[in-house]
Amino acid sequence: MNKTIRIGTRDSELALWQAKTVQSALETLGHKTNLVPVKSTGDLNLDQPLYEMGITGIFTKTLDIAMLTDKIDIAVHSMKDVPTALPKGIVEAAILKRANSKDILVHKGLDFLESKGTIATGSLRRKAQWLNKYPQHAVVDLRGNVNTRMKKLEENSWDGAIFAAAGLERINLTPENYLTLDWMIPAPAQGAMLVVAKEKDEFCRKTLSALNHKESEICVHTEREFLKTLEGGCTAPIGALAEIRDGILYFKGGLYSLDGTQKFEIERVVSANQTQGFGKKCAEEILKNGGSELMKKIREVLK
Ligand SMILES: NCc1[nH]cc(CCC(=O)O)c1CC(=O)O
Repeated sequence: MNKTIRIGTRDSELALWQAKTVQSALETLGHKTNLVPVKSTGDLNLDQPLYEMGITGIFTKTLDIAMLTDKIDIAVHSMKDVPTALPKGIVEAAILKRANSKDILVHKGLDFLESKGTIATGSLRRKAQWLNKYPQHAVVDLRGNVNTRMKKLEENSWDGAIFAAAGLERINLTPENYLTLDWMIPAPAQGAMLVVAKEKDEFCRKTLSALNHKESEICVHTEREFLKTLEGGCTAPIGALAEIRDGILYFKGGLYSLDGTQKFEIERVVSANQTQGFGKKCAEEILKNGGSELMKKIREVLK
């Protein structure tokens, strides 16, 4: 008899949707499951910008603890929220087929774009890229889960706010008035879901491997390797996107100063079966061409 797999999830609407998706995939394969919602600090502490809290894995910490104390067997995460180094004893068990990886601007009319305006985001990466493209605009901080952020946008006089397309699509919250920001480089692993398990739990690891999507895995691992090589453990404005078409991996990566005045971007291609070390190589190119001085400055400000 197979054991019941306890699936840990955060309790936001998006997190629950993602966990239920994994749950029904496992049940389709004939497994018994149980959903265990766990409150996480990332949604609770809203008095401070996320990056100021200085904790890695604010969204994942509580689920990591629940797993390591054997309250749950597996946990489902938005992969972009997961630090590049997993806690000891926890491993990647499956990366699901990636959804929309793009950022979108939800707006109230686009006339402001070429004049003055104010947009809202809590992400350093989105803020820096926005100010680089629209230096005449103001960017205000906006935090909370996607439902909270959408509500705050409605209540305030801001011209727009930036969201991950995948987050809104999953919970049917995409409004009519949005613009896909094709020029903006998304967060590494944006739109991808990661299931983690205990390293020693061979049953769950083997079971979950059936849900792994190889091409998505190659792409997000390349993006996260790029991130890991650049960041050295801090939340800098870094974007990365890898896409595979016809056996070729197309990579775009970017590092930005916090105020958006400086940017280092790279675009490269590689054969999709030779991606080993490719993300690292792209990051090293940026570091060599001035990126390491910028990272040093960013670390001094954010520490
Ligand atoms: N940082 C919060 C977060 N984490 C994952 C998503 C959306 C889903 C995804 O990108 O996989 C979001 C919302 C957003 O960035 O607008």
